[in-house]
Amino acid sequence: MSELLGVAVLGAGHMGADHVRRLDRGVSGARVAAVADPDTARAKEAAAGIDGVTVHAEAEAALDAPGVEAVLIASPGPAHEEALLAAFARGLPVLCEKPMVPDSEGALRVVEAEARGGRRLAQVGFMRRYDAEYRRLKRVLDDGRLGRPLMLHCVHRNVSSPPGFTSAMLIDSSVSHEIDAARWLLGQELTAVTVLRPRPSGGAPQGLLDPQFVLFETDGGALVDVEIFVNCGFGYQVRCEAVCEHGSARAGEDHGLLLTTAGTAGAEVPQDYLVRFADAYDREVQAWVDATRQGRATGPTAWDGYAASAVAEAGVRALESGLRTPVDLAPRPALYTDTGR
Ligand SMILES: NC(=O)C1=CN([C@@H]2O[C@H](COP(=O)(O)OP(=O)(O)OC[C@H]3O[C@@H](n4cnc5c(N)ncnc54)[C@H](O)[C@@H]3O)[C@@H](O)[C@H]2O)C=CC1
Ligand SMILES: O=C1[C@@H](O)[C@H](O)[C@@H](O)[C@H](O)[C@H]1O
Repeated sequence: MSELLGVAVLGAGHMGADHVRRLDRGVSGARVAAVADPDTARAKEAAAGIDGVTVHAEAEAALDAPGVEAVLIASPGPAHEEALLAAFARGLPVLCEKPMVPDSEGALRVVEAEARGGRRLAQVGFMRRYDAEYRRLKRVLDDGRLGRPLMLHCVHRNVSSPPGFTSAMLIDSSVSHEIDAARWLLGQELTAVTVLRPRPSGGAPQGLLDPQFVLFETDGGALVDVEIFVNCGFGYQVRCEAVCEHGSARAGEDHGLLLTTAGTAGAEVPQDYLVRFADAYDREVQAWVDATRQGRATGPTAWDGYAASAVAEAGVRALESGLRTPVDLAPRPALYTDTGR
């Protein structure tokens, strides 16, 4: 391995360009060796000013470029399976943005391919696990001082959804974060989903079922509810309150700077995830770089990526049918028995 881990970044859109900047200037121990995007103008713009980087239209050409030792996948979800399998075939470690693979069959093929190789190569980009407040919440739940968790109440609001965002994506793109966070915080599997929806907001694009109210049951007898509202118009808000037998703990309470002016006082509300979770993305990518340079893997596994997709898929079926829908999980390969959850 070189002194600086040479990374190929696939996809140079919102997340990809941000990760290129982070690898180049935000974390230590890595350099951007290649950037790929079918929109080569975007790839060139993201790579501008970086020494020794090559730019490609095809993802596989970037994987084979000089100096590439690891891959960060930030292309749209449907492109992830092909990229992950191509990286595994070359023995390259991967950090893959969520959802790992949106459909559970494809996600399972990725799990099986990694398990066949006998060692972990993939980390999935569920960055909430690296957010300071979520980590404190996890520690409080794990040390047992609050007793057994009974319920998680979660709120996930975006100012607006990008073009082409569908009603299913509220669950398989947005709520996928709460699915992973709930599995991780509780150390339990989600076993059934019910989705209710109020009359859509007037602020939502025509035909989009926004907001939605998603209720999960777990194999440990807990309940997890999620308000997902992706066109709320007023701020990026992500909260999670755990209610336990002896107390509650809440993460994400907008306790930033308090501004007082013209007779009113108020807190600033971030407008998007790149601001709210900036520190979490930094810690996530640093953890991946450090582990990869030490020849190991860390963080959310391909199994966690698969489980999130299987739960989300049940959620999308529940949205369509209006019915409580059980989650069907495949047997977990031995490679993932120690999940670190
Ligand atoms: N962790 C988080 O909080 C967030 C994660 N994401 C995830 O990041 C990924 C990318 O999302 P955005 O950057 O918002 O999308 P985007 O649409 O801004 O950018 C995607 C880019 O990938 C390129 N692309 C398309 N097919 C490709 C391929 N086969 N190989 C390489 N590049 C390809 C597109 O031309 C585009 O430039 C998605 O998986 C999304 O779910 C997105 C937002 C936040
Ligand atoms: O991952 C993300 C987006 O893809 C998704 O569309 C948003 O709803 C989330 O807040 C963001 O973190």
